[in-house]
Amino acid sequence: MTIRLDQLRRCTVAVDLGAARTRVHLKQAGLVVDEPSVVAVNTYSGALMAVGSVAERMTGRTPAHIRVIRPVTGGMVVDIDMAQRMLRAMVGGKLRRAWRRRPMLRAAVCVPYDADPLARRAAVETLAGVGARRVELVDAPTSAGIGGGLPVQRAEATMILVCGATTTQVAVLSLGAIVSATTVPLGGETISNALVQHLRNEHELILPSQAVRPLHIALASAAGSSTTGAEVHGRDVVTGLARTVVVDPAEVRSAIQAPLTGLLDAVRTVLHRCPPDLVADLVDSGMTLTGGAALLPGLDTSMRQHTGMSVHIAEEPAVCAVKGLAAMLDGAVRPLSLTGRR
Ligand SMILES: Nc1ncnc2c1ncn2[C@@H]1O[C@H](COP(=O)(O)OP(=O)(O)OP(=O)(O)O)[C@@H](O)[C@H]1O
Repeated sequence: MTIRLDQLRRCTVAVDLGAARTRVHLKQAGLVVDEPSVVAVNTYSGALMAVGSVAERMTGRTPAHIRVIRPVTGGMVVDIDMAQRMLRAMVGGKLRRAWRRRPMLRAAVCVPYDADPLARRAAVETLAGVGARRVELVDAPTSAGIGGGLPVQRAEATMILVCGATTTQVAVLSLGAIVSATTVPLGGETISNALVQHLRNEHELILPSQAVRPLHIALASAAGSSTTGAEVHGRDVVTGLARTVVVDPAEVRSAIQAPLTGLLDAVRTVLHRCPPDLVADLVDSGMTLTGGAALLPGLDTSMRQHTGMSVHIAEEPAVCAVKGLAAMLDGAVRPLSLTGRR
């Protein structure tokens, strides 16, 4: 994917349409939307009932006539109509004002680096549906790298992990482009699902979808030396009654071993495909975690222990991708100059 900085500078809106959250940055206004990518609709009338955090709170609590929909998954818009309605409801008034100022509204959207033509088309159509006359696509590792303040333009390796809700992209960049990369269908949601499944299998406890937070905190204990257990409340599989279970941090760690191994395999695959000169650069610079799941307690420590590389978490990792797009819109990213000094 070639980034056209001159075209990006002419864009007014930057959008990161994620499986978990949607983020919109407007030129001169900043980040105007950072909401869950969720829509609630009335199945009888088809009317939109709620979007964002209000719709997310309805998950698992709806009567038969209300359906909660996630129009984006795996970095791809799977329901264009719902995604358009969600975006319109989230940015409606703000976007209309921007559109009035610039009738030729141009938007920049980040997509997975390996997005197929269908996924790209879906992203373009979604933005076209909310008024964009032209849409520029930027790959997520590059925009997250720029947003995380990494020197992706230099003639040296930068390793970045974009840890989303349903996918993780691992990439090594040099001279402003991806040299080696892979995507795995693992993310924050996968890890939460592994924990929910473990509780069900080993403790016969059904955990509410939003109750995995104490287990996340236990992961931090497992990475350190603390042995404090995590207390979780759920419903007994057999009796259906409410029950509390204390889970040992080591047990939590072992429950997420499979997704964690998948992430480590992805890092190894990318390093294997990378030219030796770039791998040598990474000895000093290590890797940087971006995306919301980078905040999973203990993920950085675990990566460090298993790869032997230094691991950093970017500042505000969840918004790195949209911040990177915003930097390109604002002209803060200079075109690559091979004669430029470091
Ligand atoms: N403090 C936190 N601790 C643990 N996990 C977190 C934290 N904050 C966010 N997450 C996880 O990060 C994920 C969301 O990250 P992000 O917003 O980058 O995803 P996305 O871009 O919407 O997803 P994708 O890239 O898969 O489309 C969720 O799975 C969420 O559980």
